[in-house]
Amino acid sequence: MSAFSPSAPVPVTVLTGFLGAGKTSFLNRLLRAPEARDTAVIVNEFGEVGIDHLLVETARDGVIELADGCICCTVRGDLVDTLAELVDRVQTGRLAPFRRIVIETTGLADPTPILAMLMAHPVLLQHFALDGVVTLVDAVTGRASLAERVEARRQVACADRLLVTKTDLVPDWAGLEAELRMLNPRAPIRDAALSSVGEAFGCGLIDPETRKADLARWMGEGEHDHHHGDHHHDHECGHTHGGSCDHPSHARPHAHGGVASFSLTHDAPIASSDLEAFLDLLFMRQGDKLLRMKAVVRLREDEARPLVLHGVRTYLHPPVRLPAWPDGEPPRSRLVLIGDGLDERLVRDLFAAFSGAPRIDAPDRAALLENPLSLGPGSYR
Ligand SMILES: Nc1nc2c(ncn2[C@@H]2O[C@H](COP(=O)(O)OP(=O)(O)OP(=O)(O)O)[C@@H](O)[C@H]2O)c(=O)[nH]1
Repeated sequence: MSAFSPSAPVPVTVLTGFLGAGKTSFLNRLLRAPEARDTAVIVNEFGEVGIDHLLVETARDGVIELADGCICCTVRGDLVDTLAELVDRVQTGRLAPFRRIVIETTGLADPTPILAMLMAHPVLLQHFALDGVVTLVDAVTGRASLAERVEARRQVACADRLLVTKTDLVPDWAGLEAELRMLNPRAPIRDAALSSVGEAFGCGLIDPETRKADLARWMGEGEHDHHHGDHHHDHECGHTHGGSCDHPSHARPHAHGGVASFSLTHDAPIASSDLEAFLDLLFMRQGDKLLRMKAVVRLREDEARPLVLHGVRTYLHPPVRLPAWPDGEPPRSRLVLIGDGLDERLVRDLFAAFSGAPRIDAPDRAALLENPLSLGPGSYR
């Protein structure tokens, strides 16, 4: 890595925002612009089985996926390696030289340890310069996330630019704007739909000296010392996560704080009416715990064109059809659910009942349609 010496450090933007805020959509839109041509992208996903690679429109050169895990804790080491790899790819001619880097974090990431690393790592400092933190906030579910999740508040607090997404769904977002202003009086707040590459990436959003002082304050702040779950481990940055943080010594299920993810898969096609009934019951029974759902579904009515579902809390975005199954991907339904305190067994049984493979001792589809509460604590344990 030390042999790579561009004349000026390459600006690095950290793109963050709570689960489902619209980070990938925003990035995809901006990357289509001609002025984004020389942008390298590093993405990090939280979820047991990554399905984002199925959902991104086209694989691009210069997009590097970090291993599943929390970018703000154990995957930080991977981030250093990945930045080094980018340099190596340029040096060996496998990647065209790039003018800026965007790091898309998971929706649960606390950006401050990433910033601290980018501003203090002796080798990285030779090649890269932190350009700023761009935080997306969802106009539909953002206020609920801010009220409930410390991760969402921290993402807003350390932003250099706040971009509000989904304003087409919520044209009056004055209430959200006021809340954002309270959490972060300094960052400009804009409508994400109106933002261009030049306003978001590589445009010198921060003053490094002010940022150093801010960072020291954020890293020491009480909200950062959150404790969740049954076990805790301390990170260099002084914060604590519970559960298993995808650290090699912490086996799955993957958890970040009290948040955990799991996935469901099913090979046979699923009738759309069954999918609908499953989702209705999922939202009814577990909606208060659900933070995010992503799914690619093999529908009985049109098996060749996978149905893509995005749920953010209990808001289900309009489903989208892909023209075909991506190359090399078996036509198999895959759902990833992320939630805080989700009853995994109940969700699995619900899904099994509606995908035609109920457990022998669990209520089937007909029983559930007759009595949606027939599945749950006490009914099958
Ligand atoms: N109507 C509308 N939908 C949006 C907008 N931005 C994103 N979405 C939808 O919101 C859902 C989630 O968007 P993503 O881009 O996957 O969100 P994300 O932040 O990358 O999600 P995670 O990586 O899971 O945290 C998708 O269904 C998008 O189509 C927007 O501005 N308007």
